[in-house]
Amino acid sequence: MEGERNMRIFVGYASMNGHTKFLADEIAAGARSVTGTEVVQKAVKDTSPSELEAFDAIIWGSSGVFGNPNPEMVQFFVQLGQQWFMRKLEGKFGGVFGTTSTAHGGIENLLRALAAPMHHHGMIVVSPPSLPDEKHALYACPYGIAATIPVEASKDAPINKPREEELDLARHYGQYMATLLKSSK
Ligand SMILES: Cc1cc2nc3c(=O)[nH]c(=O)nc-3n(C[C@H](O)[C@H](O)[C@H](O)COP(=O)(O)O)c2cc1C
Repeated sequence: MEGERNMRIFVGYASMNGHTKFLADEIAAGARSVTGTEVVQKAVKDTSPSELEAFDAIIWGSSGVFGNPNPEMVQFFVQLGQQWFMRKLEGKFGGVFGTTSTAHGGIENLLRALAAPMHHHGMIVVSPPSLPDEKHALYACPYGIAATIPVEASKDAPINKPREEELDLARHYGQYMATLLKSSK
């Protein structure tokens, strides 16, 4: 419709060696596939807090460091005091993603910790859709988009990627977020 503005989605990540960035790429691709959606994908270390204010949805993610978001992501969170105080992120849609190297190494704790600041900002945290099909059920997580990626065998080995099922779920989540956002406006 004439005069309608695009929905804007921010996908931010903190990634030590690029594992988590694979999920960011897929979520961004899924969101971009929905007409009328503008997506900005950036490392949070290159993002200024006030940039977030221009988006309708914010999806952020990081690797797990001893069960918690990695320090680069935490460093970003502590810069958001002004946005919290001025209620700049209130009512925006939010979502999270994360990676660890082991299936039971704290991924759910990581995702919940990534979502906690969103609740403080008064955001609307969008859960991944429930009831995935049989192929994807083993890799789906109710708290966000997750991938467990084994550590590379050596320093020179090519970087390990998330499984196809994990990438599918990430792409689908991006698409889901964009569709939901569009239908809510
Ligand atoms: C200091 C440190 C702590 C980590 N802690 C955990 C952990 O608690 N559980 C786990 O499964 N993996 C842990 N990992 C592995 C990373 O979470 C995993 O390799 C992740 O995919 C890295 O993603 P990135 O390259 O995007 O940073 C740790 C890695 C480092 C360097």
